Amino acid sequence: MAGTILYLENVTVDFDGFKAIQNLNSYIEYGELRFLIGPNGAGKTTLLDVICGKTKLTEGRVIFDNTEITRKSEHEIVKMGICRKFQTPSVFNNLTVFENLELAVQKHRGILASLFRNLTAEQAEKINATLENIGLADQAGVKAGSLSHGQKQWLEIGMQLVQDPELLLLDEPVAGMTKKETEKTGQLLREIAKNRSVLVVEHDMEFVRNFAQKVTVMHEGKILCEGTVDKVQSDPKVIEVYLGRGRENVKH
Ligand SMILES: Nc1ncnc2c1ncn2[C@@H]1O[C@H](COP(=O)(O)OP(=O)(O)OP(=O)(O)O)[C@@H](O)[C@H]1O
Repeated sequence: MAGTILYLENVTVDFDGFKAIQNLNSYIEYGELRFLIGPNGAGKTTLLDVICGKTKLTEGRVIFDNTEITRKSEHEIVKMGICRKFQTPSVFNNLTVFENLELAVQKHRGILASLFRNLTAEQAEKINATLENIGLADQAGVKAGSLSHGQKQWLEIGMQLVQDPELLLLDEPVAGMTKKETEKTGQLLREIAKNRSVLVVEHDMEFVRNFAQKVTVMHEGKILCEGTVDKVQSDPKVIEVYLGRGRENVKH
């Protein structure tokens, strides 16, 4: 499907007089893998909070899949197809990889109700396809607690994928990962973005360089620059506030 899936228009968030985001405009396409970067405090997390309905706008509007979601609740927004994976893994360590996905696919049920209810053929198929995608098919019966940090992150991405999001929001997915895990995560995100849109907040510039199609750079609540990796890397303002003087914020 071609076209714009997410419209962020004139987005402004005011926390008691402090503008964490100011008149921000940005558009994400169907099937796009977008990276959002910027120094600490730039407003990246606040922007994800706005998209998933956790933080309400002071001004502006958000349109997702042709519907305005500015005033919708978090719950309604999830149901419409926006899922978010936070930085810290929140898988159930005492359940197996399969059981974690089983819970996620039946997201509106409680743990016990989910585990004692048979999956539909479609749900089972979705879980098995996801296990292949996230590279954990051989670990399906393993307790999530015994997975490596990287595998836990992939499981958690899988827990979002079985909910069939149109737009997946990820907060620093490769933080703490080995080089090999980081590479595998990049390939996974590329694969996911073949059918969905993905917005990734990231500080790891090598990862951004290797996998970004388009990058949005934020600074002090505004967009500093937006475009290809080459464009943002050579932008003097970006070099000044992020890649240059703000080096302490960037993992190389
Ligand atoms: N609930 C809140 N109330 C008041 N100020 C807030 C609130 N949430 C965030 N802020 C402020 O808004 C600014 C943007 O914060 P935000 O967490 O969005 O930045 P960020 O780009 O995600 O930074 P980091 O890379 O450190 O996570 C910061 O100055 C922060 O202190």
